[in-house]
Amino acid sequence: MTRAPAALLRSALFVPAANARALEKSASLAVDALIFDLEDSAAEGEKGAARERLRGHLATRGRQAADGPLRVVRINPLDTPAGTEDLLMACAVRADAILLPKVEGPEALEEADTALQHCDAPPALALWAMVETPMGVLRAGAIAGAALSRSLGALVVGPNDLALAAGLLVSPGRPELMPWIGPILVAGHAHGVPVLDGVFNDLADSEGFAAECAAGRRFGFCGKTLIHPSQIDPADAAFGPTPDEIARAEAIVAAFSNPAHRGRGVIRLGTRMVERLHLAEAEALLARAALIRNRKD
Ligand SMILES: CC(C)(COP(=O)(O)OP(=O)(O)OC[C@H]1O[C@@H](n2cnc3c(N)ncnc32)[C@H](O)[C@@H]1OP(=O)(O)O)[C@@H](O)C(=O)NCCC(=O)NCCSC(=O)C[C@H](O)C(=O)O
Ligand SMILES: [Mg+2]
Repeated sequence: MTRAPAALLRSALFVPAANARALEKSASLAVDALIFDLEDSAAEGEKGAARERLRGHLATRGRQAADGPLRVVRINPLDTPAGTEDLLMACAVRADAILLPKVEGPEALEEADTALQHCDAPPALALWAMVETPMGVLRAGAIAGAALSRSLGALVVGPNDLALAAGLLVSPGRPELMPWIGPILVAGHAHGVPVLDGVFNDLADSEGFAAECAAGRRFGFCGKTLIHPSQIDPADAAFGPTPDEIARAEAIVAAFSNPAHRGRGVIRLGTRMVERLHLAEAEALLARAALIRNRKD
């Protein structure tokens, strides 16, 4: 099926549904996506109560506006007792997307897709996939290319589960994770599926967080998953175009609009070669900047 045009996904905050206060707080946050978590942040004995709390919360709060935060529910795996109940609840409250944890192949997405068809879920309800196991990384291409009746809205890296499964001792700058992250990025870009970077666990290390966001942007992630409201603004800043990038994009557009350059495939701009592919890139960046500006107004 065709992929939806990329929405803004700079910041995606995990909100533990087991925590009533965090759930309440999430309604006041300006963020691109809220991922309500029923999986790892809900202990075994809390899962039912967390689901019912989230049902009540989402039932009384529809998406505030077309450009309000996407409402995503991370459910438990479908082969666990809680998984199907979670999926039915997310469908009933008209979530925007369901995030499946520990996806190891297209079969898990197909199974969820079929279950959603049986409960008359709207076609607009997207599936998202966490890739966070060695098998998931090995099959990332097949996951990103899964044949579904609905859109695969995002792949999400799970660094904590990857580190656990592969025995990684992750150091600052996370070089140990790079061989695992690379195949997920390639798979997403090959199939036109946005890839969200994994969470950063140290809430006191704001410099480390900013550096990881900046690296994530350079690597081609669309945005980052977050664990705390204080991480939203730095993530939005890192994954939105900077004023310098906007100025450069405007200069490229202006250069190609110059009648002297009409019909030319390649021109010189200052010290650099600029081709029409850079014009397309500049136009896309300016469209993204306008989307962000409109959201603020
Ligand atoms: C990490 C935390 C447990 C820290 O909690 P706490 O110390 O209570 O935070 P603060 O006192 O600083 O909170 C200040 C206020 O902000 C609200 N808050 C905090 N976190 C969130 C949140 N995530 N969403 C919404 N609101 C939040 C507090 O309630 C305070 O509100 P108020 O008192 O009204 O001012 C906590 O931040 C937390 O639980 N974070 C999310 C944890 C989570 O969801 N984990 C699962 C997803 S990550 C994951 O699974 C990784 C992946 O799968 C992988 O494998 O890597
Ligand atoms: Mg995980």
